[in-house]
Amino acid sequence: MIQTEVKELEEALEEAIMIAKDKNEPQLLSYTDKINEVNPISFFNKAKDINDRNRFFWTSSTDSFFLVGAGEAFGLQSTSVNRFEGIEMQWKKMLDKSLIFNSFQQPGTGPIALGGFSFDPEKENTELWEKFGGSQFRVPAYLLTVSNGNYYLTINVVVHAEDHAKQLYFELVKNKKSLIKKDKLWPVKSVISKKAEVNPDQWKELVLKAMKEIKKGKADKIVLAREMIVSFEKDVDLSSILHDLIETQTNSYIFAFENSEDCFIGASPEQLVRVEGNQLFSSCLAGTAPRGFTSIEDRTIGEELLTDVKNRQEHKFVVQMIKESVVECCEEVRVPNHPVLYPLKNLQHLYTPVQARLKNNYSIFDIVQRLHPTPALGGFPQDKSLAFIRENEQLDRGWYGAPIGWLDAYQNGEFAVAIRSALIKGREASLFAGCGVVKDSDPEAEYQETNMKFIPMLSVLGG
Ligand SMILES: C=C(O[C@@H]1C=C(C(=O)O)C=C[C@H]1O)C(=O)O
Ligand SMILES: [Mg+2]
Repeated sequence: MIQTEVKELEEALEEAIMIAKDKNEPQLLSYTDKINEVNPISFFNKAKDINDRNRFFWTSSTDSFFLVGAGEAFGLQSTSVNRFEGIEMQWKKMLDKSLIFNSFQQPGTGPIALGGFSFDPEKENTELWEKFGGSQFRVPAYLLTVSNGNYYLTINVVVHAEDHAKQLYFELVKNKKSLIKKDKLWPVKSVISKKAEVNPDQWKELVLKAMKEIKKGKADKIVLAREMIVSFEKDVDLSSILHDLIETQTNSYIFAFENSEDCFIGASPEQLVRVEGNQLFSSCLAGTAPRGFTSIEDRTIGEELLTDVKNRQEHKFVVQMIKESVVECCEEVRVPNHPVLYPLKNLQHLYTPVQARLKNNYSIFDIVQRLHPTPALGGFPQDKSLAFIRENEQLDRGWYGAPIGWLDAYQNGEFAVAIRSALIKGREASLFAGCGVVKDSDPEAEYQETNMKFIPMLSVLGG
């Protein structure tokens, strides 16, 4: 139940304890307050002192919206056949039973679920991704929301019948103070001691094999990814990596999902879906070229990309599939007829935005379920390309290429496609990059394209 009245935290805790006693079961309380300005990276950095290592970071740098989560008040994981439905059911059940004090009701405040999915739950899991399941969301114990220049702190806590309101209050306030206290940040550069591409020649042969499948008419597009493993001289400082990603990777979602010693982190330009009330946004991003060194060269490369037959093919399949999927749950679907350029620091893409009005009774998960994986990360048709990837790709994609994001209690949320990313495990990291193979592909050119896609992560990791 959501309440908009203004109550002091201590009173809210007392009320939650009463309910816990009445119902004889633990009660989730969510309490949101406005706070003074705080640096999101500083908050993220401080969070390592107060909780187990399970932080979350999210920013869509285009509208300086930040979410930073610390700790876990409630965890959601689905083992059902339909993991999207499974998570959504758990989320709704949790919300129904929660006591929520949020007089602001701004998107991204109050109880929110932060998390993501693996690319393909049917592909065998390896040790690499052992800490990340097929679906995992968490309601953070402490959440910083930065939106339209306003700062909010939400505390989510499971209260038990035998808890003492004052004692709990002191503990929560102590943690809150420590989290929002200004932290001196000294960006620490990581130093790479070793760098290895995993079987690049074998990967080029796989591109050739995919092209043969396509020429035989078995599929139109198959996206193939590969891995690079880097080792570091000392442990990587995640706050510094986030800081550098924000500084260097404009037009991108900067995200991190930490599971004890492992952290999945990246700077993805690809929006899967955003829902704000009943407004829906999605994006088709596929087709790639480098940036030019001079503005003239840059413009020439961009113009070539816009008319390049092979890249337009890659792009077309994505637009077609996203449009068809969105139409099922939306009205007033608007999709331009031609892509435009989407410039990034190291490369540029073909981009077509999608806008629509979500029909009643559909949620963000209905869209995620229909879209994932789009032909930008799977291929076209979906079943054929996925089967090829599952059988032939030598890599455990884990959460790479899959939806990562958040949703709140008010029908808002956003998911990015987790590309340009790395899984950092202590002094080692796996980087991932893929590309869309179509009938006119060239294995060497696709290899070079994936090299470009490693650069955003590699450069902030010290490579
Ligand atoms: C698969 C990746 O990117 C995707 C593939 C692209 C392409 O092949 O042109 C472009 C953008 C993304 O849709 C990746 O970055 O790993
Ligand atoms: Mg491509």
